[in-house]
Amino acid sequence: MAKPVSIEVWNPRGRYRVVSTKPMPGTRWINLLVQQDCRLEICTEKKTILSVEDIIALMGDKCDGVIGQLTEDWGETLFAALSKAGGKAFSNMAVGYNNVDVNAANKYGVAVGNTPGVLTETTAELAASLSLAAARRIVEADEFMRAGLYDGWLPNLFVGNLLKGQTVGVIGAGRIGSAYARMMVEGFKMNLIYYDLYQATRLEKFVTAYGQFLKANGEQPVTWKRAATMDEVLREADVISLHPVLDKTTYHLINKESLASMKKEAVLVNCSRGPVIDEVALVEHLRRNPMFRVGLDVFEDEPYMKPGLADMKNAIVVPHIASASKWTREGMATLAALNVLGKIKGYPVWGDPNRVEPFLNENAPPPAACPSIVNSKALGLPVSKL
Ligand SMILES: NC(=O)c1ccc[n+]([C@@H]2O[C@H](COP(=O)([O-])OP(=O)(O)OC[C@H]3O[C@@H](n4cnc5c(N)ncnc54)[C@H](O)[C@@H]3O)[C@@H](O)[C@H]2O)c1
Ligand SMILES: O=C(O)[C@H](O)CO
Repeated sequence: MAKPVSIEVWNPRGRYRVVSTKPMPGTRWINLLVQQDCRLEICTEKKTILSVEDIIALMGDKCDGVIGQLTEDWGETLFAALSKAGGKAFSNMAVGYNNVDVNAANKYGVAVGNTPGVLTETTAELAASLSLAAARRIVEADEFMRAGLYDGWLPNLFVGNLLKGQTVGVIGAGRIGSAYARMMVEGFKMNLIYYDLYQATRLEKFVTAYGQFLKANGEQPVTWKRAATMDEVLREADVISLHPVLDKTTYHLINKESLASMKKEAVLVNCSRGPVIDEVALVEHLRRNPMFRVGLDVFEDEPYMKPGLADMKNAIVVPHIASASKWTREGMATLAALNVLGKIKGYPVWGDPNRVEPFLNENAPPPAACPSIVNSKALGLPVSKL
């Protein structure tokens, strides 16, 4: 489209012009912007992924801030255009911001927001769901039932993997990786092995305490290990879930060689970003190892899948829905809107972007701060004392 034709406008007389490239769940984010004198324009164009040209047309000559999506290419061109339109802030409605060139934003003095914390448990729950679905072959079995193929119980029908007492491996034990690890350890009494650049002290303490609790109750205690290399996790774990950020160090972290070092019957889950896995190598590995299973929420060339992936019975594929619970998506919209609003109003940056609950309380006004600005240090933004 040359110029978006379909736009919903809220508070036409508002002083600050804020653009959202997509309609987002809930109404709180809209109300918060409108109450603070923003004219909000929401692009309601039917096209799923907006191009750089589409967004430039949306921003127009005067735009104070933009709420955008992880599918958009926020690089030099868009930040130059936003800055020219007088804009001070952009926020992704996502925690991941690998679609954003933060250096370009710094160059134009534009604050870049993201939405951590509110999606941690929801995303970890989907990773846990995919782990279970893959281990117990739930999708294959469902398809079999619907195809009318079930003609009675059989000892060998859809035999999968037991999780209890097995080892769960986590690559990237940050917010989501740690939440996932706790679910698998506590829920299924799995032992933990993890790899991260940093020590996950709270996670280690949790597993230690849970192990002691189990022991005191006469059960086999769970254990944890921080692996010195990612390879150690790949070799030892029965279920491996990927939760790192996507950057140069994690691109194709899982490739032909790393897949070969995993157990033949392992389960691999990816709810981080598609390019963390070399998907062509994965398809080949799935083909050669029918008992190896994957659960994928994200894809290397999203929204596309590499040839052959859709035909693999040992792959479960869902369309990037890991954060898709109502509470989380409404919360993400709120945090993204407050990042943009806070910068427009000159508010300081919230001290701890992992502790965003005060912004999500629907019964109280949010703190006068930007919940999470990833380039706050580079821009020298003040930190809230609240
Ligand atoms: N599928 C989805 O819908 C969905 C939802 C939320 C987040 N995500 C993705 O998950 C990512 C993680 O989110 P988070 O909130 O847990 O972030 P986080 O920053 O808390 O955790 C990321 C962890 O990865 C680690 N890491 C970085 N480089 C690494 C490397 N080379 N090897 C091993 N570990 C490394 C970091 O040290 C950190 O602990 C996001 O960046 C986003 O891309 C996807
Ligand atoms: O990074 C993110 O937040 C996800 O991919 C969407 O929730």
